[in-house]
Amino acid sequence: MAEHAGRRCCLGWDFSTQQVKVVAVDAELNVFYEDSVHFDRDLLEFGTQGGVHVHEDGLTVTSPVLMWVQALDIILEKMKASGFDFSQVLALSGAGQQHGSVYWKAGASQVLASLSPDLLLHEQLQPSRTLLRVPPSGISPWDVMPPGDAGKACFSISDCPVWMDSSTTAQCRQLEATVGGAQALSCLTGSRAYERFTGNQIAKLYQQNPEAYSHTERISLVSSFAASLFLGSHSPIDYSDGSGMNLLRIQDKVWSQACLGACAPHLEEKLGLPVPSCSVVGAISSYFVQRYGFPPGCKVVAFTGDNPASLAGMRLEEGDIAVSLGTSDTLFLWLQEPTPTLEGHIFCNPVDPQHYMALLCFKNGSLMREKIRDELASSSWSEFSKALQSTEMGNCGNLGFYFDVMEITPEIIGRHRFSAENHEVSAFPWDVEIRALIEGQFMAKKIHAEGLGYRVMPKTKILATGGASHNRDILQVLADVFGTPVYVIDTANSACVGSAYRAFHGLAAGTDVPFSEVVKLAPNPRLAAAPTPGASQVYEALLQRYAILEQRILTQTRGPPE
Ligand SMILES: Nc1ncnc2c1ncn2[C@@H]1O[C@H](COP(=O)(O)OP(=O)(O)O)[C@@H](O)[C@H]1O
Ligand SMILES: O=C(CO)[C@@H](O)[C@H](O)COP(=O)(O)O
Repeated sequence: MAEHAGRRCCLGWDFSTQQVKVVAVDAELNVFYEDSVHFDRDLLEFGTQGGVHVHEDGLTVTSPVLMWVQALDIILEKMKASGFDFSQVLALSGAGQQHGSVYWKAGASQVLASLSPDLLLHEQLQPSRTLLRVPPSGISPWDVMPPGDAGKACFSISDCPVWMDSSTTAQCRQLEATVGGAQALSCLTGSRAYERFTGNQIAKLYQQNPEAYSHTERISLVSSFAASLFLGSHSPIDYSDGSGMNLLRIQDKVWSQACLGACAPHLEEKLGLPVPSCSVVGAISSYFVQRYGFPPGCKVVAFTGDNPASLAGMRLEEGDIAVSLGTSDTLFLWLQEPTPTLEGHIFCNPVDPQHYMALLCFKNGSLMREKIRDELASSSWSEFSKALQSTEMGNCGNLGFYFDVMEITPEIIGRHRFSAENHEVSAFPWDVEIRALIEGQFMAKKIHAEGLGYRVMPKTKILATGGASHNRDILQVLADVFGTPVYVIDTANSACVGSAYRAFHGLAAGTDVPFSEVVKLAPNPRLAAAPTPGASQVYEALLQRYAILEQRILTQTRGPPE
């Protein structure tokens, strides 16, 4: 019998950009099972790169909805094959990459409610498409779907817009104009209009493909879509992930009628009512009971965004700062009161309904680091690390900006390098380039966090997570630039762990137990890097120069500020 048999537990899922991951956490809050399915490697037939398809316009970015369903099938079958005892699962919750949206076609709810345990999920949700596993080269599997079979599908569109999409500028301007400008929208929904935010994506779909929109019975976020699979019915959107849509009034937590009206007709009925993030949204569907042996009473706690789930997983406290180094880099903080501005986002807090979280998102995160690693460090993280070890803090004054795709914070594209004398140069030696990339990424985070009002205090700690938090040399630069110790938790999958913690919280929430009480026995974060003596002096001057140069590039690319 496998060692993970017979332990009462909660499951935490994460449907992130590049993979689906799961952890099992026992009643003592120990993680005893972890698994993942990587889209590019394990689901080759979908032909994604970094989990997505970038379209010809360079702005539209989508992921196939069936890839996510198939990844869930694979991971559940792997768990079953390993002897995982599903009968011990008390509750589950999960996370999804934020902002992405799934369009359920009319009739989908009947299919979800009557799934046969003899078949895999993907075979039932889009039956016609599974006939072709490996398409002939150059042909998308969707292009060869027999037209008559389209009616059996559960989804109005097979390729879902995801957070990397930046094709909705027109819809953003339209939404801001409707509610009285960018700041007014931010005060209402926590953010000015952002291209990836779901309301703007829905508006684009409605304008460009009204037929698909009208055939849609329900619109889910990636998080509530994944919850729906487990529930066997449409799951509501939770307040925290719902804050990433430019549609939810973050103070009173209801949809803004003005924003809904600006995006598309009949939208409220397609979204359903949003719910508090710690809600139990139902019991697991009979499909999972019969096929995998989950207990019929296993509770499904509302799924949320991957960053909110990470906040829960790292047990972030007020004053701490979280830095997630996943596909995207994000930085987030716990907030008592919302302070919406024109940069960054305010989301409803996923573990305390009275509070909020602030978030900054940087699109050029791990994929940019991977590109420079492949160009200059023989595709090896250990070679990449050698460059960080062999160069000095402050990089002898050399500074760089590396944005191969249009950055979100701030809106800059391209690679820009500056010598110590502020002269733009076309190249750096390989090791200087690598340090310039990492120092630049973390200086941007500090400068923009300070723009949100964040200040490093003597007891501030940074909690790091995401794939790149495995790299101690990267974390050392983070500690040095911020002048703050960096801590990690045992797994870099904090969104999964946070989801399992939230499932335990959901089980206890009937008794109004605070989240902090439920997770008080969880292992404490470990120190991963402490600032090098003298780091603050080195970076003080460099941070000022970085901010001035960033402004210079912005002015060159979009003209002087109004
Ligand atoms: N040792 C390492 N050093 C730097 N980056 C790493 C290392 N190991 C993994 N990564 C990065 O982690 C990224 C994946 O992070 P992850 O948090 O799992 O992403 P997501 O949750 O968005 O799918 C990869 O794209 C890879 O670049
Ligand atoms: O757009 C955002 C946050 O606003 C991204 O952080 C997505 O939530 C994707 O997350 P990862 O897959 O990179 O963790």
